[in-house]
Amino acid sequence: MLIQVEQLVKDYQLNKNQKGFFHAIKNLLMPEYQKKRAVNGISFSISEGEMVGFIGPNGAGKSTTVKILSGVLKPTSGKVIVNGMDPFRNRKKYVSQIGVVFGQRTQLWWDLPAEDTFDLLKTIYKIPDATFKKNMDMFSEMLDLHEFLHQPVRQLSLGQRMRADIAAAMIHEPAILFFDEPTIGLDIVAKERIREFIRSMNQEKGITMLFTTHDMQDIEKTCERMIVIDRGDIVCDSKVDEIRQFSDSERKLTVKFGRQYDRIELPGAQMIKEAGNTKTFQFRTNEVKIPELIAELMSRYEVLDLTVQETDIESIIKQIYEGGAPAYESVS
Ligand SMILES: Nc1ncnc2c1ncn2[C@@H]1O[C@H](COP(=O)(O)OP(=O)(O)OP(=O)(O)O)[C@@H](O)[C@H]1O
Repeated sequence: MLIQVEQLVKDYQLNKNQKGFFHAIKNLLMPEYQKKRAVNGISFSISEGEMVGFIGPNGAGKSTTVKILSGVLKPTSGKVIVNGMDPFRNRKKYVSQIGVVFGQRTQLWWDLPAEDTFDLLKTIYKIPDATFKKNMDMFSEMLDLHEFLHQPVRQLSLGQRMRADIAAAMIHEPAILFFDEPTIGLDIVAKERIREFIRSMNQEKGITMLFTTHDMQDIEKTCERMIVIDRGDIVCDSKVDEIRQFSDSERKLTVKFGRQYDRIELPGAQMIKEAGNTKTFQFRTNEVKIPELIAELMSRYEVLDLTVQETDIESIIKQIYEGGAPAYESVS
């Protein structure tokens, strides 16, 4: 395994600041802290060449995990081994083997042209001239960097800046890439371009990648596997195809009945919502066929109207976030 995480815990210390003059003095002299657990003993492993999406609602612990994996943060407890190294303890040697992109921040020098950062990285990583030129040519072509490399970074659009940031994270040819929301704030065309680039780097160069996102399209279009984290715990670790198959087979049936029924029994379907005489059922097409279900419904009850809806991957993920996790149990 290239990345191995076992029972990883990260607690943050929060200053218990209380209001008022007396408390302000007390806070200065005897600061009190409370513990905030961001990651709650998670374990997973990633093999060489895998591309894994790391998703979860706000505050789930994604960025914290990526920061630990990239050696920025020290874990409170647990074991993290990446490429045979402890990211935090072996930081100096480790950074040359990984690339990190934080969508919300940039590693480029803000007031200088982007090309100056690339020159600086060449020196820092001691990249030979030929390798540097080869990579710059490749990135310029694939990401159209030449359009704006001479402009100060602060003048770049978000999409241009992100393309330069991704190239900067890869200029030293790392074996592993960590992305924290690489498509955040980008328009659909810019997102697609970055996904395409990420995909080809994984497929052609075999770079192992883990990336966080809130955009399910990022995951569907680039990853084979996804890990869902919620409140510091992993709630799903599954192949994207399996989730897709599950969502392909799940349907919702909403029925408006002609009168009030105390009890409705529809074999193969479970009622999930009720509003007066309108009720919503959930069923799976590999367990019960739609025509049979509707025939059964019509023969038993007086029906005024009905609709059948598909469940997309986003809805399945929403169910997982909401703690139901029926998808996870069934999929796994
Ligand atoms: N430096 C910090 N000090 C204290 N608490 C923190 C710190 N950084 C993160 N946290 C807390 O840890 C929890 C996990 O945060 P984290 O940033 O890892 O979540 P996330 O999944 O990346 O969220 P988002 O999708 O909103 O970026 C949150 O409750 C957050 O408030």
